[in-house]
Amino acid sequence: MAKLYFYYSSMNAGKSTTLLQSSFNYQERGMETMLFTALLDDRFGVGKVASRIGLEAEAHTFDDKTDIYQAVTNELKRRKLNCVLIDEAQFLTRDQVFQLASICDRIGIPVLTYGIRTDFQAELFEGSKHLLAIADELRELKTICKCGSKATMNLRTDDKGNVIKEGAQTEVGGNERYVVLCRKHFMELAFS
Ligand SMILES: Nc1ncnc2c1ncn2[C@@H]1O[C@H](COP(=O)(O)OP(=O)(O)O)[C@@H](O)[C@H]1O
Ligand SMILES: Cc1cn([C@H]2C[C@H](O)[C@@H](COP(=O)(O)O)O2)c(=O)[nH]c1=O
Ligand SMILES: [Zn+2]
Repeated sequence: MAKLYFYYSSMNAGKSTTLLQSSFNYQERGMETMLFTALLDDRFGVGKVASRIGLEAEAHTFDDKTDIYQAVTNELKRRKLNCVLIDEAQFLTRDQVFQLASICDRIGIPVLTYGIRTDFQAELFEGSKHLLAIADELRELKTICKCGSKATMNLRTDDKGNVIKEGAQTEVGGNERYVVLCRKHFMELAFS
C-alpha cells in the first residue's frame, strides 16, 4: 500500500532539504518524482523548491484551485512516477489533502508532504490540520530554540524584531520575519 507521509516542523528545520534529498534518492535509483510547491511562496523564485543550504529543484506549483490528483494523472500520461513530493504543505486545502490520499490509495504512488504545523498565533494551518488527521505516517523534523530545547513554534516579527501578534495567517517570509522558538519562549512573547 502506498502511504501518505506528513513531515512537519517549525520553520527552518530542514524540510526542503529533506524533500530534495528524498527526491534525489529516488532519482539515483532510476525512479521518477514529481515535485510541487506553493505558488505564493516566491522566496527563492516561483516554482522552485530551495533549501537554505543551497540545494534546489524545479517544481510544479499549486494554489487553492489546483487539482493535484488531476495534475498527477496528466503527468502519468507522459512518464512513470514513483513518488510525489509536496513542499509548503501547510498551504494545501482540505480537498487537496484528500486528493493526495487518493493518489496513494487509487493510483498507488507514495506522497511525501512537508510543512509547518502551526502559524504565528499557534493555530493549525488548513493543510497541516488535515494531514495530521489522515496521513499514514507523521514524522517530526526538529530544530532548536535559542535555549537549546526543541523549537516547535514560529514567532512573527517586523523588520526591527518587534513581535507581531495580529494579522493575516499567510505572510511569506524567512528569518527576517519569523523566529523559531520552544513553546515556553513562544508563549512568553506571543501571548504576553
Ligand atoms: N548558510 C547556511 N549554511 C548551512 N546551513 C544553513 C545555512 N542557512 C541555514 N542553514 C540550515 O539549513 C536548515 C534549514 O533548511 P531548510 O530545508 O531551508 O528548512 P525548512 O524547509 O524547514 O525551512 C537549518 O538547519 C539551518 O540551520
Ligand atoms: C509561521 C507562519 C509562516 N508562514 C509562511 C512563511 C514561509 O513563507 C512559510 C514557511 O516556510 P518554511 O519552508 O517552513 O521555511 O510559511 C505564514 O504564511 N504564516 C505563518 O504564520
Ligand atoms: Zn526556548
